[in-house]
Amino acid sequence: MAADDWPKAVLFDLDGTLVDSAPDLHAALNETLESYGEPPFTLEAVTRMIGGGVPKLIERAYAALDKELDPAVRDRIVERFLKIYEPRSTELTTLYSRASEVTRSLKAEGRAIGVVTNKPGEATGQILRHFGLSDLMDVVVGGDAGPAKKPEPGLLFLACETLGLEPADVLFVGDSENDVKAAQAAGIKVVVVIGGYTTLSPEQLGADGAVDSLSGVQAMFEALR
Ligand SMILES: O=C(O)COP(=O)(O)O
Ligand SMILES: [Mg+2]
Repeated sequence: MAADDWPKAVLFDLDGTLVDSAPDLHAALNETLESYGEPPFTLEAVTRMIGGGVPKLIERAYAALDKELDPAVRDRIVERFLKIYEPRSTELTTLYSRASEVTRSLKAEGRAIGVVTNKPGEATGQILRHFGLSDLMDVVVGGDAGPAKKPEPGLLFLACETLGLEPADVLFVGDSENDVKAAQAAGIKVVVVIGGYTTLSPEQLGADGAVDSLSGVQAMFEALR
């Protein structure tokens, strides 16, 4: 592979990386909690609960309320949350600056692009369609695709398989510890966009690189090759 062919594909995390979905997740979580007679959380608090997928979001919310959930109850709450969230997953959600330009520019360079998120596939598809990114994607893997969610590497492996690429051909761009751990377990280089939904610093995250915004991703390629 010619040096500037790398990476052959750039995969992106969704929440906290391509889109700021926290306001819709916050609204849907509070509506869900209210229906069970529980108090609401601030946007700030919910933002820190995002990134592990919906079951984790529900678990973290109840843990913050000092309540233990058995898995069957959690699953019922997850179902109710999704009924509330899915029809309104694009009401308050915004695309991060340059997300459209950067993904289009990577495609124009002949690279494959994709999304690998812990968010369920249905809402992921709605959000990507809403922002006109759906047709651009060579692969979209949601948290309910089958393999265990990030920080496990399975969703990333599935994306690589779908693209017919080796992990070493790919770069992952994410915002959180789960993204870094999943990529490292998959043997995929990973860059974090600072300012996503983690409280950890880039050093604590231990990624191969960190950028202030998505527009810095392409400038990292040479250093990472
Ligand atoms: O927590 C979620 O639902 C999704 O988070 P991710 O897009 O950052 O993987
Ligand atoms: Mg994320």
